[in-house]
Amino acid sequence: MTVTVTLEPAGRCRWDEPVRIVVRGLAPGQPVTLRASLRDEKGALFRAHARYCADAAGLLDLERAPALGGSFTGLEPMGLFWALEPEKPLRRLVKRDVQTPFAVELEVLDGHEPEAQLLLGRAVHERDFLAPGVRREPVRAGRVRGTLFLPPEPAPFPGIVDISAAGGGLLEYRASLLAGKGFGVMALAYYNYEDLPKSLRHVHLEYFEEAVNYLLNHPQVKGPGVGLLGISKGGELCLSMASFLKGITAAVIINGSVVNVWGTLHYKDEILPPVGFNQNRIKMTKDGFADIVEVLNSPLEGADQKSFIPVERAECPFLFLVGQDDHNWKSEFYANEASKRLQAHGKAKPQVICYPGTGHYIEPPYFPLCPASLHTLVGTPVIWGGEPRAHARAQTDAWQQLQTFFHKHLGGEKGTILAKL
Ligand SMILES: CCCCCCCCCCCCCCCCCC(=O)SCCNC(=O)CCNC(=O)[C@H](O)C(C)(C)COP(=O)(O)OP(=O)(O)OC[C@H]1O[C@@H](n2cnc3c(N)ncnc32)[C@H](O)[C@@H]1OP(=O)(O)O
Repeated sequence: MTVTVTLEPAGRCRWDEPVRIVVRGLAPGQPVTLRASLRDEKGALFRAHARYCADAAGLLDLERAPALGGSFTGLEPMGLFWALEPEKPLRRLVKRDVQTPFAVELEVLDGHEPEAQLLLGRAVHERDFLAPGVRREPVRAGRVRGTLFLPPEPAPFPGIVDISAAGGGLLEYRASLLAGKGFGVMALAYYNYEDLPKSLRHVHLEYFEEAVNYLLNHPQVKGPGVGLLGISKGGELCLSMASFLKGITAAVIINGSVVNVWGTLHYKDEILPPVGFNQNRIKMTKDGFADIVEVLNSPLEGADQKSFIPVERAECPFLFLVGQDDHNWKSEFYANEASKRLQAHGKAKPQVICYPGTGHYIEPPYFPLCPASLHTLVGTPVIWGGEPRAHARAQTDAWQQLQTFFHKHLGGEKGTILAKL
């Protein structure tokens, strides 16, 4: 009997949606190894594998069969995706062109031996980043540089500004996936992109104010305010935007800092100096990567208090999503200090969700954990923290939490599929 690999739902699906992998036509109890592989747009190879045994009917259903070893163990229907590892170390899986899918090759190999296995069957599964009908509009309005994703639902829809980590350029994949949930989402570039500033040495919030106003004035975006979604430096910028700017209705901060880091922040006649740091607090791991989690000074002491972002001026609710094993900086400490500052000024207690074993890059579901990669500001590879399985769980939960938060505070049709854990 021929071995077949089928995916349910069949055909192309969104990267953030679960898929059921079923292998049929095996011998009863047959030991097999499943292998997943994909190449990013620069040709970097990412692979995962796991060992299984078919059931008495020669069927292998990853929603029912535990992995016996390999890249992961246990009942993990999506393990072959979130456990992908780069062939070359220090590569993070990112989608640069959201208009094309990632093609994931799934192979079924006979036996559990690590090599020279007979190929029994294979399938190529496409996972894309644009739901049917989602429109992608480059934004070149005034100084604003970004890309707006508009859902297929009838307008108007709530607007969200999505700001990624330091690194420059423009990563659109989170915004494109979120637009599939009924939001108009603008991925916003803010440095080292086209004619934007080349560095973060001086950040002027007026640029972000122009971006918020652009989105608010878009004919298909409904007010009275927009949501903000930011990760890492992007999360820190969202906190500053919510503190200084008008028109912000909700803000989700993923591993952001409540202190101004690296460059000087300017808004009208105010400035926030960058918090100090001490390179001597950089630790080196046994693999030779930098651990910078202790390098920044505390914003609660001395002159560094001037770098604390005045979140008490914000008028919007906050959701903080925190990786408790974040090694870029102390995200849990920052979320707790922001919460204390808000409450000390009579503001609502923000929602803070902390995820154990979770590192810095809390991405949409099923992105594999990146243990270490180049930190453009530090100029050397750093560890980001996290343990793959816990990090994967956190990504799936965080993705639902932020959608629920935005639907609650911004409105919009529930277009989300509740991804199973
Ligand atoms: C010991 C010395 C100490 C000095 C002083 C230290 C002071 C420390 C004080 C500050 C500490 C705290 C700072 C906190 C900063 C704010 C918080 C954050 O945002 S934290 C978040 C910080 N986040 C970051 O720093 C993000 C780092 N940036 C990236 O990961 C990439 O820019 C990208 C993947 C986002 C897009 O890449 P794209 O724009 O297309 O760029 P290109 O294709 O043109 O490649 C250029 C280079 O980028 C890389 N690289 C490229 N692709 C990948 C990849 N898939 N996967 C991995 N890496 C990748 C690769 O190296 C490549 O060079 P090469 O190998 O080609 O020679």
